[in-house]
Amino acid sequence: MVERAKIIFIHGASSSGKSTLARAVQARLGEPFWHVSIDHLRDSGMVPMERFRRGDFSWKEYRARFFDGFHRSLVAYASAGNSLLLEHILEEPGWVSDLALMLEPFDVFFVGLHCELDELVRRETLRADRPLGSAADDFHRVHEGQRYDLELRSGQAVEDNAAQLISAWAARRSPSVFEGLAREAVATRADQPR
Ligand SMILES: Nc1ncnc2c1ncn2[C@@H]1O[C@H](COP(=O)(O)OP(=O)(O)OP(=O)(O)O)[C@@H](O)[C@H]1O
Repeated sequence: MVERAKIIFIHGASSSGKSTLARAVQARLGEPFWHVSIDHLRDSGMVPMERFRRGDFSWKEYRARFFDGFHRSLVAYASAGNSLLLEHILEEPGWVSDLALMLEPFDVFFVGLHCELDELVRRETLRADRPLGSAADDFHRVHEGQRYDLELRSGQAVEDNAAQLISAWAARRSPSVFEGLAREAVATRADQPR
């Protein structure tokens, strides 16, 4: 029988330190988790970024199907019994309930990673590999109305946050935030006129 996949989902603004935290957690966990991130797809050359930047193709036309495919790929990995360390930004209001429904069969632990705006801007300016302003755009909406199983502050040392995340995850309880969101999404969709 395939083991029920575990998913640790780290959510926070661009430059909040999701990748850094995911790497630290992955290095400490007592079992293998696949670190899944849009960054890896973009940086590996899967997406022809340069051609989108040049304007050969319009990202607006391809964006929805790209993210829809990414979300479905999470289900594919998890269905095969893989545990995932997912870092992602919920850019559209509907994505959280879509994901809660899609990931309903799995054990999802949802982590909010907070970072002060001036620190986000400082990091974004220093790294110089993200469009300036992405972090500030995210800051103003990324955690709005969001509930989490655990909230962390990126101003703390990465190793401390990783240790805190792993011990909170080990002590996680049902119902998780994602279980609650899936139930709410089912109820909301049942109420909608057909
Ligand atoms: N706790 C921290 N203190 C100081 N700098 C940090 C911390 N965490 C991450 N950084 C730095 O901030 C920058 C962004 O970090 P990281 O790539 O982990 O963020 P991210 O949330 O994954 O960003 P994105 O969503 O844009 O890919 C990097 O240069 C990283 O070294």
